[in-house]
Amino acid sequence: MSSTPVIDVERLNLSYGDFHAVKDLSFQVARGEFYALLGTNGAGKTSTLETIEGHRAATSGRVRVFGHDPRDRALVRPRMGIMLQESGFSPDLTVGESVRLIGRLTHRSDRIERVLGVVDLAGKATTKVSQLSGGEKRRLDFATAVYGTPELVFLDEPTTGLDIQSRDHLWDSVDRLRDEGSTIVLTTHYLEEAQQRADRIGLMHQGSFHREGTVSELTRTLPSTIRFQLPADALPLPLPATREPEGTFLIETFSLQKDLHTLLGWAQDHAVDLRDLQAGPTRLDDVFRSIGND
Ligand SMILES: Nc1ncnc2c1ncn2[C@@H]1O[C@H](COP(=O)(O)OP(=O)(O)OP(=O)(O)O)[C@@H](O)[C@H]1O
Repeated sequence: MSSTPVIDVERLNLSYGDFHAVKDLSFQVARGEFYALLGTNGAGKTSTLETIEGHRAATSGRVRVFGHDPRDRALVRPRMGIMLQESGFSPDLTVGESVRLIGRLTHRSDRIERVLGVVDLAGKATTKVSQLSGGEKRRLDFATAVYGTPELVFLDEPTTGLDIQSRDHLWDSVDRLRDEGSTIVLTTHYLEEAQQRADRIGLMHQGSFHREGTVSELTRTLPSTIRFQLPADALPLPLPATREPEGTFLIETFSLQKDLHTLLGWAQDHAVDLRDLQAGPTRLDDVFRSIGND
């Protein structure tokens, strides 16, 4: 295993005319890592990724992919699979022809039948792209990430428009890519998907990182929560709680296990029914909501 990062971004700046979209951004992604680049709308994620993918020149700063300038496409492109928000396959091609085209464009080799199987379109090889459903088109887009098991895979909003079975199937396939050693870079607005899978997260806001780190590093500065409903005649609670507008009680805590134990013990001793009880770690959503508050 090489210690050279797969992606190395150093003080990247991107401007559109007078507008400074990405400001002095630095980060690295190690081989085999699952990195999620997340952020608010207009934060600069797409601009950053386009630069890493070799589609856009940096205004200043240095970007290296596998140790090379990503604009050196012959060296870098065959090693990366990019699932865009829309791949733009020609509607007149069949699914099989589209997958074959990926091979020609990327100069990677694979078996068409294998790729069709991975994206669950084996029965649609002779169907025209124009006749696919939205979810099936998205699965065909995913073939660009899977074909030839690239060393580096970009997934841009990969599960948009997919039903739950297709989502699970896609994430299983991503797990297999990881087992093969692929490095994954994900952008998504489905924060739970990133929270469950990413080794590290870069959370962008207005062109810079608001936070960067593992999920627990990002969430540890915010409390976990316990929510529940109480009968009208309930005794005073054993812990400080606030009342949310819809009547739910909320306990915010940095000692989730201990406080949950106290609350459940109290409910048991006094035969109190804690309705709709929910307890959980801080979610990335909460970190997002805190942007601009600190
Ligand atoms: N070609 C362009 N010309 C001028 N401004 C642009 C151009 N492309 C992007 N921008 C601006 O740069 C900023 C960053 O855009 P970018 O698309 O990188 O954000 P993003 O994080 O991907 O946003 P979203 O989550 O909304 O897709 C935005 O304010 C956007 O309006």
